[in-house]
Amino acid sequence: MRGITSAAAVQADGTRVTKSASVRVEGLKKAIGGATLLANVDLHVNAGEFVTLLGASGSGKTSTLMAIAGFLTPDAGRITVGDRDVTRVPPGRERDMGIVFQNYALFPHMTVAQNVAYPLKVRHLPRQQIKARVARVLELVQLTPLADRKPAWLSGGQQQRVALARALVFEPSVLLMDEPMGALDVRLKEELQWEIRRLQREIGATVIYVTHDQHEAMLLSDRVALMRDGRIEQYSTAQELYQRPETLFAARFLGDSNLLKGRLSHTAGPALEVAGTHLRLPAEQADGKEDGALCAALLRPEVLAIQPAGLLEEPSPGCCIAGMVKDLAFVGQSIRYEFECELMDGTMLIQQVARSGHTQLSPGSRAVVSWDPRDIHLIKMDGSHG
Ligand SMILES: Nc1ncnc2c1ncn2[C@@H]1O[C@H](COP(=O)(O)OP(=O)(O)OP(=O)(O)O)[C@@H](O)[C@H]1O
Repeated sequence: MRGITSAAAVQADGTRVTKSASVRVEGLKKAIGGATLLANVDLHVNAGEFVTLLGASGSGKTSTLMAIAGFLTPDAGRITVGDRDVTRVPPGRERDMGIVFQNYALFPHMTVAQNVAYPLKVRHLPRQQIKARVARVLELVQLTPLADRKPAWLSGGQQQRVALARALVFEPSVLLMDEPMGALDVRLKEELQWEIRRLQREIGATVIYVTHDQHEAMLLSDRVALMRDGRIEQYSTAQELYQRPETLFAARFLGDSNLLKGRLSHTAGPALEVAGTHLRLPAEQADGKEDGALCAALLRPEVLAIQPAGLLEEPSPGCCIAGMVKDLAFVGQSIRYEFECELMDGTMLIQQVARSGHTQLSPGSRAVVSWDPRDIHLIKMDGSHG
């Protein structure tokens, strides 16, 4: 369903649950008083795609979502859904978007079924059609047995599923979700994450989802838009964002990052000169970058191997560093080491290894950290990258 303007997810019985549409955001800007909410946001979401806006608090995720929903009028820019320009369309029916917020906003005096039926009632659908659609959507979110309960008698996760059903029932072309799991405990959150993932794949809805939780973003999304200061820093699959971040900010935002900064040298094969040590680079990483360019080599913890000093059979020049274990911690199934490099002004490398079959090192042990140069990702730094 990807790459097309709109698509319909059809049930086995021939009825449609939702019709997905693409969303295009171009040059979105918004300032209130002296504060810049949106500096310049560009985003294209394909029909049926699950896109997450990920970022720290205040980076502009909610503002972007509210502008798409129509609750925030942009100072500049354009929002298109399918081939409709909706920039100035008021929020609500004409906008044709389902919205799920962190606080479920259910009507406390209505039952689950009545809550879900509400958007259809205000659209004056015939009673029989309302009944059928509510039944189908409740089945989809696995709430049929609780149809007659009031929200006060539901768990947080169940309430959020009601909110989800209510947003889906009128078959919106786009589903917007703002931190819908924010108020749930970890176990419920995990459960609902898998459910939202299953549901979205099943019905083929276009989803734009806001979270500051990187694990949630990675689990759910086809693509992630990493936001920073009212702009999108990088827009790619979660895997690309993790393995090939374009900036130091992106590298640091997702997961643990070991960043070794130095200057590029092509003199004796491509290498990064870091405090007098030449780290070997794969040719394709160095290609197109000039000699002396300031770069950072990103090594994720899981690509590093750590061994007691002297054990490494053939220390490979340019892809290992000697030093000392500063600290270690047990983190469930793995051990996390902090390693102080000998040659690099105290640069600390973090390494995480599976516990089983690993010789345990202790703080103060001399050790060697090594890697395969192909696992290096090189980031070119300029003035704006700290
Ligand atoms: N009504 C407003 N008036 C002035 N500034 C605002 C207003 N709403 C938001 N801001 C500011 O705009 C910036 C972006 O806010 P926004 O809520 O979009 O960020 P966010 O990434 O969703 O953050 P959070 O994760 O905390 O919800 C923040 O610096 C915020 O303080």
